[in-house]
Order: sequence, then structure tokens, then C-alpha cells
Amino acid sequence: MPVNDIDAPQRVSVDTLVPRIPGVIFQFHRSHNGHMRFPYLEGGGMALKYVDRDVLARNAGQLVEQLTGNDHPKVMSAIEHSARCMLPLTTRFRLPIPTGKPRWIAVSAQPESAQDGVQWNGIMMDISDQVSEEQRLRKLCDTDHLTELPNRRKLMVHLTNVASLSTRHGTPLSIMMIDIDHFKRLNDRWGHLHGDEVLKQLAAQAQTLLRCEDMIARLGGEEFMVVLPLTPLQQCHKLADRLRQAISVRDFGMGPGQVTLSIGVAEYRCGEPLTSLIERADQALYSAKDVGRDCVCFLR
Ligand SMILES: Nc1nc2c(ncn2[C@@H]2O[C@H](COP(=O)(O)OP(=O)(O)OP(=O)(O)O)[C@@H](O)[C@H]2O)c(=O)[nH]1
Repeated sequence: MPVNDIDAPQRVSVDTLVPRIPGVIFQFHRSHNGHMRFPYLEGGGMALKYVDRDVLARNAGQLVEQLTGNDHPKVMSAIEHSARCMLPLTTRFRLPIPTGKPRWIAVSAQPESAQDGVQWNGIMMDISDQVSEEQRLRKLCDTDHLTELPNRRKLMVHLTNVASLSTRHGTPLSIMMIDIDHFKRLNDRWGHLHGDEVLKQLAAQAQTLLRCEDMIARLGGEEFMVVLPLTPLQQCHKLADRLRQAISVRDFGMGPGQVTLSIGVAEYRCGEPLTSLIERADQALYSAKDVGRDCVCFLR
């Protein structure tokens, strides 16, 4: 018997191994007329429990049509692109599960020309835990930990998107720059923890006054910004004043009138750099401070 026989590769049958792996190995076929099927689909893990392999061997159309949200067009376009360019198919989708939350499935497959169409050989893995972790980390990156509002980073991404829509469709877009007046004094008198509480309550109240398509973010310190799509300056000014008023009469545990806001508002000018828009709102905010605080200003 050879000395190193123990290191020799063991013979394991594929039939024994494949059902034990935490994923699925498959062949997927799409014919020229668009008919899709899985001639081979084997593996382990929980995702396979919820699919009928005999049905999928004949017709995978039903499975693809079950996909929710934008997963259906996303998967179809990934298949199309892979078939056209003969490049690897790499995508992810949510597999609906009858008994609970959909599972996130990642697909990676290599295409090859086949009789009557294209065939892919590949793997699918359940990546639900990984996706949950990604979502948790993304939320952490995008959120202000004290108020739980979106932070500056998240707001700038959002503002860039809505400004681009506004330019494309010629629709109005306004922003508010909000700053709490004499916040240092408030902290000094009532303590930093009470200051934190004011920031939290202000954030919560502002959200109740805004529409769901508006976004309020904490830029840092006692400064906030609101992005209001489909809103001209006059309407933004009115809303800012309503917010200013609501805060000025609120108690915050110190008696009314202790917390007031200065707000600068500005409307986006089609195609201008975002820095110009923010600069205008900032200058309007400085004007509000200059004229005595607890008011809303815009630049003429
Ligand atoms: N409690 C609390 N205070 C904060 C936080 N972040 C920044 N601040 C305080 O906010 C205060 C801001 O002070 P200033 O920039 O001088 O502004 P202000 O006192 O509001 O004066 P005006 O803006 O001119 O009305 C500072 O004392 C900061 O320490 C926070 O997360 N919590």
C-alpha cells in the first residue's frame, strides 16, 4: 500500500455530493423562440424546497414571471445581455417563498451556443443573510445615528437624482436649509443631552409635516436640509414657515419659544450645479440669521 494513500483523492459520486452542497447547480436553456427551461437543476439548501423541478425542466417561464418588483425585468435583461454577448450571466433576484419572506438568490452562469438557442451552466446560491448584512451596513452608512434621519451622504445622492429628474422633465425642485437658533446657548443652559433630545424631537416633528417624497437629512450639528421634489419656491417657503411656526410654539421640556429655527429656501435652476443651489440656500439662511432669526428667507 503506498505510504501517502491517505492523501489520494477520494472518489465521491456527484449524485452523493450535489444534494449536500448549500446551493444549486443548473443548466438553463432558452430557445430562439424565448422558451425557457432547466434541463438540469440539482443541489441542496432551502431554495430548492420551494420549486418543482419537473415543472421547471419543461418550462421555467412561470418561475421568472413570479419575480416581484423590478427583479423580473432585471433578470430578463441579464439573460438577454448574456445571450447576445456570450458573456457570463451574473445577477441576483428575490425568490418568492409561500411561507415567509422571499429569499435572495445569486446566479452565476456561463453561456454556450446550443441547438435551438443558448444554454447556461451555472450555480445559484441563497445569499439572503449576506444581503441582510449589506442592507444593515448601507443603512448605517446613510443614517445619522442620533436622529435616525438620512445623513449628508445619503441626501447628496438623493439630491443629485432628483435634480437630474427635474432637469429632464422641467419640473420644480426646492430645498430648505434649516439651522436651530442659538443652539450653543441652549446646550450651555440645559445640557448637551437635552440638546440631543431637541435634535431628535425636531427631526421627528419635521418628518410628520413633510410629504413622503420629501427628504429631510441632518447635515451635521444643528443643521438640517430638506429636499422637496415637484415644489416651487413659493410652496417651499410656505411649508418652511409652517415648520418654523410649529417648532417655535413647541415646549421641548423648556417652555415654548426656547427653540426657534432660521430657514433659507432656494429653488433649483434647471441644469445648474448643485453647489450653486446649496450656496443660494445657505446665503438665504445667513440672511435669516441676520434679520433676527426665527424666520424664513430666500434670495431675490
Ligand atoms: N446637543 C448637541 N449639540 C450639538 C451637536 N452637534 C453640534 N452641537 C452644538 O451645536 C452648537 C452650534 O453652535 P453655533 O454654531 O455657535 O450656532 P448657534 O449657537 O446655534 O448660533 P446661531 O446658529 O448663530 O443661531 C455647538 O455648541 C455644538 O457643540 C449634537 O449632536 N448634540
